[in-house]
Amino acid sequence: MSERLFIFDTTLRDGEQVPGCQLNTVEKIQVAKQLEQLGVDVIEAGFPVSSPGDFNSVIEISKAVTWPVICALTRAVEKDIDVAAESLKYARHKRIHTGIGTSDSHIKYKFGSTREEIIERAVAAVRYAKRYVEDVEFYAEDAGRTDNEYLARVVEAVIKAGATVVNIPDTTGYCLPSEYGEKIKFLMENVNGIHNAVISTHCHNDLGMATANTFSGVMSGARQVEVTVNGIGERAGNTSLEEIAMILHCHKGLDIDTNINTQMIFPTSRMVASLMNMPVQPNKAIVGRNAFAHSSGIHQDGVLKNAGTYEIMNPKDVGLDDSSIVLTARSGRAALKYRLGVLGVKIDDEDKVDKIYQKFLRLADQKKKVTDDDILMLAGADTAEGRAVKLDFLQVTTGMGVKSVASIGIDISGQKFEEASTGNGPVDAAIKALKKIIQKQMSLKEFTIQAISKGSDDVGKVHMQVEYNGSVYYGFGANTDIVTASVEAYIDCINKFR
Ligand SMILES: CC(=O)SCCNC(=O)CCNC(=O)[C@H](O)C(C)(C)COP(=O)(O)OP(=O)(O)OC[C@H]1O[C@@H](n2cnc3c(N)ncnc32)[C@H](O)[C@@H]1OP(=O)(O)O
Ligand SMILES: CC(C)C(=O)C(=O)O
Ligand SMILES: [Mg+2]
Repeated sequence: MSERLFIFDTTLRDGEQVPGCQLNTVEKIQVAKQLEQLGVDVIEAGFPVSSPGDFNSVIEISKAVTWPVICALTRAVEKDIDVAAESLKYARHKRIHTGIGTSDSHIKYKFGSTREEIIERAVAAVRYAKRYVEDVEFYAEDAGRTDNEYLARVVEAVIKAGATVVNIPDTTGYCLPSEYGEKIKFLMENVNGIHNAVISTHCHNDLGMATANTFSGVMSGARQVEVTVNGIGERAGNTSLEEIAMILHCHKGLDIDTNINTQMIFPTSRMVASLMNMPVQPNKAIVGRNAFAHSSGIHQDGVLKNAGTYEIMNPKDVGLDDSSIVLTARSGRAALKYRLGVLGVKIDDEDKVDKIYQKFLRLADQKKKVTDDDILMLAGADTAEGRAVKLDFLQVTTGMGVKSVASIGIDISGQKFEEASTGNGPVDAAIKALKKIIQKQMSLKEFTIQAISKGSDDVGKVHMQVEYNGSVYYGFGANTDIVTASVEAYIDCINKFR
């Protein structure tokens, strides 16, 4: 049977310590409910003594969620513990998380104290918290830089005092993965009664090693990990929840399970990013915009042949619809053909594909990212030759205080037709003139005009949807003259009628 790893989420506590990430109570409840659906085991809801707002949030979160343990953080100070206990009164499952700094630096500079006195304060805090709740977690702040022999004494003492979980934080993100793993191993092997408590990791990312350190701790026997959504947290952040969850999901051979519903990862990430005004970096593992985007030709060709060539996880497993193929100057024909296919343009003739590809490369060298509209325009320009209906000429008179009038010339399979019409604007006049030539029961369903680079000399891009004979046809036109672009889009639809 696989082993269970408990996920302790501290997005609402360590994550919320980030400047600019503060949430109001309503927003915290929204995140807490989402975390419950995601399947976290523990929600660290706040530091209740710190402000009336945080106290109130812990109360409201306790009322709002059912399954996860609600945890409140304190210093090794009686008043903090009293307030934390009060804030947890509505929680179905409650935990007080108390602790004190144990590194020589903290003992000397923060507390002006001694190692022996710190052990006494640690034990007293755990005992005091036990008066209120059964489930007491102890943190040895800056354990990452605490001497292992001394740390083992602290851990043994707090477990004896009743701690159910002991947290070994690498508060400053200093440890190497091997060092942190050895620290946990040392405790597992040298603390009497270690199996009476769960050992927890809490790693910071100051040197970019938070996830590696957490994983190393788990390999050495830690069975709770303290993590945040998107890895947010004090300074460079905490270990990200999604990274640990997906490491264990991908490496099934480790035989360690979590309760995380991985398909909720992406929506949760986006919710937290938006509520906390903290955008996710594009290359962030699992949840970054580019985490499932393939942009170079060799990768794209491989992924299109078999996703497993470059994807170690299924994007659906983290709640994304699919991976994406992004067209850039480094893309090849396979990706271009694929994208055109997705957009409904099927081209089997390889010479034609090659022609579009050469144009695509010229455009891609000028633009960082080639959009769907761009490639539709390139494909449209290329296939215009073979169309039955073509625009020969268009003349429009329009302005303020005059009626718009349009004259149009259409070539239908070599035969020329001309018509004119008035309208309530130049596009209306031109399309009415066109309809006099193409006498079919067709109606415009969707019409959008867009500028590409927003200058007044820009190319206008027109998308249209025209209904004919029970079907809707998609058409596209691009021209510096938006009336011409509109007529071209309409004709594009007509050429697709079946
Ligand atoms: C590593 C972490 O992330 S720990 C959590 C960090 N989060 C926070 O600090 C947010 C909440 N904090 C606060 O709202 C405030 O700092 C409070 C309410 C806790 C304390 O406020 P103040 O009483 O004004 O104290 P202040 O913040 O200036 O200093 C902290 C005091 O707590 C002491 N302290 C710090 N950690 C601990 C601890 N774990 N146990 C006991 N005392 C502690 C410090 O030594 C200092 O005491 P001193 O004033 O006697 O020197
Ligand atoms: C309060 C503790 C757990 C902490 O956040 C840290 O040490 O980083
Ligand atoms: Mg922390």
